[in-house]
Amino acid sequence: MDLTARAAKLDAEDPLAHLRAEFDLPPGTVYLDGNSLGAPLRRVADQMQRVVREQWGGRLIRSWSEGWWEAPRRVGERIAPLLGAAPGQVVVADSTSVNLFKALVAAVRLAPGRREIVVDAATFPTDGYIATSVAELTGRVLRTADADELPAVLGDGTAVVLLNHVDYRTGRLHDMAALTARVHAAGARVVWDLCHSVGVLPLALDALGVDLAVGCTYKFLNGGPGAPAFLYVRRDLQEAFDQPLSGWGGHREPFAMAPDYVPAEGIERGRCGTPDILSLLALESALEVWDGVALADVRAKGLSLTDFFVECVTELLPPGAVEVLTPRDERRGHQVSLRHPDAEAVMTELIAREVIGDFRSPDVLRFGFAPLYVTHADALHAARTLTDVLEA
Ligand SMILES: Cc1ncc(COP(=O)(O)O)c(C=O)c1O
Ligand SMILES: Nc1c(O)cccc1C(=O)C[C@H](N)C(=O)O
Repeated sequence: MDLTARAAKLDAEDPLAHLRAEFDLPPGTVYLDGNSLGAPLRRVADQMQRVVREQWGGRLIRSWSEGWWEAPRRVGERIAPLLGAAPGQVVVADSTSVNLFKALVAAVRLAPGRREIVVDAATFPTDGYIATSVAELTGRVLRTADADELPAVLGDGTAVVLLNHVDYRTGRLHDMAALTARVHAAGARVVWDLCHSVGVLPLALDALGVDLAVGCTYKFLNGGPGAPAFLYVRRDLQEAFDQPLSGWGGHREPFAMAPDYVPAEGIERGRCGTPDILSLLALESALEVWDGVALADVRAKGLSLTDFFVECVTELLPPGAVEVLTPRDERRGHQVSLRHPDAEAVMTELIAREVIGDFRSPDVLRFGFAPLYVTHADALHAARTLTDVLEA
């Protein structure tokens, strides 16, 4: 069967195919950057009209007591099933960077005698920057280590280990079960950055005993540009979770306006200031698309799309034209990273031809495959366009 027929067959068999119509994508564009900014759900534009007109406009400040103030927790409960988390452990607030700061400081405070913060060497930069700052502020030492070398690095001086579940550059997926167990065996806490894995594969934070986790909602969760991030704090750690940004939003009785800070009892203590309501409610609306969607189907389709894209690239391009950086086995997220010496110019030309991926310095072409709206036909079209660009 040729590639066109294979794409058609795979798309015809896709149990998630009906979901593409829920998204507002420009016709003729192949969008392979949902791992950086997810596409808009059609329902979000309508919901935002209602929120602005009826809630903000119609109810004015009364809306704060009609569902706005509780939204960080309520939206967190919608994300929890995607994380394998029971209720009461996820709050949506601030950015991933800010939540990393809260989680790392809190983790250090949980282990007063331990001197080291460990970060995986390939981390997304913001994680490394924040960890550096946390180490300086708390008088700890920062160590970087390859995730494969963790056992040699961990010890009774390790306070916390910050790991990216999926490597943003290569798409490599780390073994959360094994690494969490290793960190715990050293008596340390783990913070997982789930930016590139939430909405990609079934997660099991509770079952694996993960301590803390953070993640973006504007990628595979399609919350919209700058949508607030989530913070997971395992229930039994919440009472001791002493996060440093003691804003009134995390206070036990924010509207008592008391002079002293007393943290809220549960996950709400992860909050800080006034929630970003418009973004939060856009995210809440976007999350409705997950109702009835099985993450196992999402995972299977993501693997199928990425496999098929690599197959197309391998068949259409001359041997050696690009190097596939993403692992070929299942230890990967839903992106394909290709190395090419002129990656930046190549991506510029692909985007000019309406195939939108992204470029990561110095030489990586990155293609994200969001299973809710990308098709195998898109993957084939992208591979053909890449072939044309490289031939030109
Ligand atoms: C792994 C990872 N962590 C963190 C971030 C960024 O977080 P923030 O929302 O604070 O910009 C990103 C993407 O920008 C990311 O890919
Ligand atoms: N958050 C982003 C932004 O505000 C602008 C451009 C890109 C982003 C991204 O999300 C980058 C992304 N985290 C990455 O994996 O490279």
